[in-house]
Amino acid sequence: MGVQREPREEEQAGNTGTPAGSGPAERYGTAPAAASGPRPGTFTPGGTAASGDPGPVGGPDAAGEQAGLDTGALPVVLECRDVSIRFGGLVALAGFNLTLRQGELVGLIGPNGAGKTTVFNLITGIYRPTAGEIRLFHRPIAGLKPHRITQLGVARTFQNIRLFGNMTVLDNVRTAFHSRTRTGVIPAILRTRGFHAEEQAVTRRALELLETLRLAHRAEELARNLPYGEQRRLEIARALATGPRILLLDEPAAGMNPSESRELRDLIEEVHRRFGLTTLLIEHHMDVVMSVCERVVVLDYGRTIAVGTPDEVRRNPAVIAAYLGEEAG
Ligand SMILES: Nc1ncnc2c1ncn2[C@@H]1O[C@H](COP(=O)(O)OP(=O)(O)OP(=O)(O)O)[C@@H](O)[C@H]1O
Repeated sequence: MGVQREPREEEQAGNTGTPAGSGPAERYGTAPAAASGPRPGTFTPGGTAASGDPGPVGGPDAAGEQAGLDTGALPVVLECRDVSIRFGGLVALAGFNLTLRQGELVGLIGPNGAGKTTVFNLITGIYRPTAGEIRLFHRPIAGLKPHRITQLGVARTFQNIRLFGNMTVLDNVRTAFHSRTRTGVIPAILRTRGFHAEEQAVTRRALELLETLRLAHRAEELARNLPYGEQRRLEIARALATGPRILLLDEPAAGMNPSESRELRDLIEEVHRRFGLTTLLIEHHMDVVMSVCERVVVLDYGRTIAVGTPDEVRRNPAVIAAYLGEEAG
């Protein structure tokens, strides 16, 4: 069961009522540094290093350049410039560059421990970079608390599902909406007319979101009683309730069977389009990433080893080697 305990303030990605699991420091505090040697993954290469066609995507240098250089015309919404973070002796992310333009749906992949969730924790202000800069809508986020970053329009889901298990599905979404409603404590206590009108609007919009996420029929059930796949969809509903412009999805298909992950893939595309989002997707299910993302960034041991279209990345020897634990070429 992925339902977690009540939230802790320091790791709420904003005042979203985001239920917290064990905090990043707690989760990773005793985690070993990325293991050396072969690491199994679920990546299925579309070619092999021996095919002699590495595609247009180069090694780390070329990848870093491509990640940073984006000549598209749409406005830039997120930039990571030479971002690094270390934990003691472990460099979890090194010189990470990423430019996301409005409306892009970009995949972030890599073997276990590559640094993917660390990127999300940096963008949402849970971690501070050791070096480099992150800009949201051209504004540096250095020093901003996670709830401010949520208010700027960034929402995320978590690898380990974070829901209020003892609350109904509807209330889980309603609490997330409250991060952007304006009624203060006094009207809530006095139950003013304004408070009631706002509550009704929140309920209506929460139900609409549940409809979109195909969860309306579950509205009155306790979140903890939902099957795993539906809990993941509920997390996305909660993220959308904060009114994001940028959505960070951390392994939304984890634990899903093939038909559930196909359904989720369609849902991600629909939500991305319908809400006019810019989406960054971490996912180990390669069929999901490769079919919905226009561009894929590949990390390994904290370094960007490739950036390109799904086809380019699939054929890239460095990527194949990272997943198979082999030497490139
Ligand atoms: N707070 C922390 N303290 C110590 N080490 C950390 C911390 N956060 C992340 N790490 C380490 O940084 C590395 C990258 O971790 P991260 O969770 O970003 O990997 P990931 O690519 O998301 O992996 P997975 O696919 O397994 O979720 C790992 O070695 C991890 O143990």
